[in-house]
Amino acid sequence: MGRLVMVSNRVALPEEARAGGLAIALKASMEEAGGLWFGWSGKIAAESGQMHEQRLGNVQFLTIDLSKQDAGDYYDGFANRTLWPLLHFRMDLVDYSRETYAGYLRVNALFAEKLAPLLRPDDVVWIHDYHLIPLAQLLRERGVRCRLGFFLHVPMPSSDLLAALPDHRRLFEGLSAYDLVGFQTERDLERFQDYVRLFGHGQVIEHGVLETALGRRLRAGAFPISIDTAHIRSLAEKAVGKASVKRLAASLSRRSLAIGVDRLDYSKGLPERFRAFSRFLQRHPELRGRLTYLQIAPVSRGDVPEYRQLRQELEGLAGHINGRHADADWTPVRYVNRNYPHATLAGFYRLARVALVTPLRDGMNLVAKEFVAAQDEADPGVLVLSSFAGAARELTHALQVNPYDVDGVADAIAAALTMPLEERLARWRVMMDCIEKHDIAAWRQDFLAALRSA
Ligand SMILES: O=P(O)(O)OC[C@H]1O[C@H](O[C@H]2O[C@H](CO)[C@@H](O)[C@H](O)[C@H]2O)[C@H](O)[C@@H](O)[C@@H]1O
Ligand SMILES: O=c1ccn([C@@H]2O[C@H](COP(=O)(O)OP(=O)(O)O)[C@@H](O)[C@H]2O)c(=O)[nH]1
Repeated sequence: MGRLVMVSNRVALPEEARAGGLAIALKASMEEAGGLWFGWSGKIAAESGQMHEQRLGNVQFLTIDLSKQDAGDYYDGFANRTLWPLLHFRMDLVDYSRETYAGYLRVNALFAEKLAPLLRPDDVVWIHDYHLIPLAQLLRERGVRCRLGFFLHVPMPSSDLLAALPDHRRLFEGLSAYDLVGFQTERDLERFQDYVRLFGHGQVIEHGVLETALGRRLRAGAFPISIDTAHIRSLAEKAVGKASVKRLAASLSRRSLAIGVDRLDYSKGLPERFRAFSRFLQRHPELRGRLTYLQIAPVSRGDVPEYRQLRQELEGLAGHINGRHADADWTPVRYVNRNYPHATLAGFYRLARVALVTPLRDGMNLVAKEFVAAQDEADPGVLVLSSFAGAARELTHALQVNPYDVDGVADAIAAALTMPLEERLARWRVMMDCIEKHDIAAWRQDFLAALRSA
C-alpha cells in the first residue's frame, strides 16, 4: 500500500499546542497510519520557501516558512477574511480583494512546487480544507498522477452564497482535479452537488458521482470527522486526580459547572451564548447561584480585525453580566483566554454538568464529541448543542437549540441543569454509542478506503 501524505495549512508539529480541531484530528490519524505531513511551518521569514524537516515515530513533518506578505495575503487575507466568512454563511463579513486572492494562489503554487517532486506514484495524497482548494490542479499541472483526495472541514454553504464570490468558478472548479472530495455532512454534500449543477456546468451522475464540465469524473461523499473516543475517555478518568481539575472543583463550592470551549471565533456564537446565559439568570431566578459558567476561549487569528473586535466585545459582555448578576461570593461567568491541553480539558468536561456548544455555524465541532466522551457513565452531564453544528447530525440526543434564540438557549440551560439522572443517562448512552463506533480511526479508514477505490 502507498504512503499516506497529508497536506494542510496547519501542521501539529511535535512542540505545537494550539487549539483547533483539524490539527488535533489529523495528529491522531497520522500517529496511527504514519507517513508524511506537509504544510506551513506557522513561521514568518524574510522570504517564503525555506523547508524544515522533523520526524516523530513513523511521521515525517515537512513544513515551509512564509514571508509576511504571503502569510498576510493567503492566511489572514483570502483564507480567513474571504473564504472563512463566506463558508460560514457570513456574507456581511466577507472582504474580497484581488491582491489577497493572488497571494492565496501564490502560496498554493509554492506548496505545489515544493511537494510535487517529493511524491511517488503510489502515494495517496490527502489535502485538507479551504486554504488549499486549488492545490490538486496545481499538482496535476506539475505532472502528479497519484490519487488526490480533499476534505472540507468547514460547511459548504448554498450556491447562491458561493456565487457572490468574484471569480468563484475558477476557485471551486479546482475541486474537479481531485479523485474524491469529502464533506462533514450529507447536507454539505447536497449543497456542493447543487453548485456543480447550477454554476459548475457539471452533472451529478448519481448521488456522490459527479462529472465536471471537462468530462472528468470524481466522487464526493460525507465523512463526518470524529475524535479518539477511547483516549479522551481515559484522559478524563485519569484527570480526576489532576491538581488543576481538583482546584476547579474546589473553587465551585458545590455549585454546578457549565462549560464552553471554543477558539475565539465569531462562528462559535459566543456573544449570543453570553447573552443567553444572562437571560437564563433573569428567566430562572430559582436557579440563580446554582450554576457557574466557565468559558475557555483561546485567542485565534489575532491579526484579523474581526477577531480583535470580537475579543473586545466579549470582554465587555463578561464584565457586564458579572456586574449585573454576581454576588460577593459568586461570579457567574469565568472567561479565560488560555489554551488548555486535552489532559486538563478532559477533566474539566467531566466535572461539568452542562456543556454549551452553540456555534452559529460549524463544520463539525469536536468539542461536542469530546464532552460526551469524557462523561462519567454513572452521572453524565448534558450537552446543549446548536443545530447548526455538523455534530448535530450525529448527536441527535443532545438538547438541540437554535443559537439565535436567546430565550430558547436560556431555557435549555435550565432544562440541562435540572434534568433527572434517568434522562441524562438515556441521552448520553445513545451519543456515546455513536462516537464509540464512529471514532477518528473509522473516519480516516472510511475516507482512505473511498479514495483508494475512487
Ligand atoms: O488553524 P487555525 O486558523 O488556528 O484554525 C483552527 C482550525 O479551525 C477550523 O476547524 C474546522 O475543523 C474541525 C475538524 O474537522 C471542525 O470540527 C470544525 O468545525 C472546523 O471549524 C478550520 O477548518 C481548520 O482548518 C483550522 O485548522
Ligand atoms: O484550550 C483549548 C481549546 C480547544 N482545544 C481543542 O481545539 C479543538 C477545537 O476543535 P473544534 O472542532 O471544536 O473547532 P475548531 O477550533 O476546529 O473550529 C478541540 O479538539 C478542543 O479540545 C484545546 O485543545 N485547548
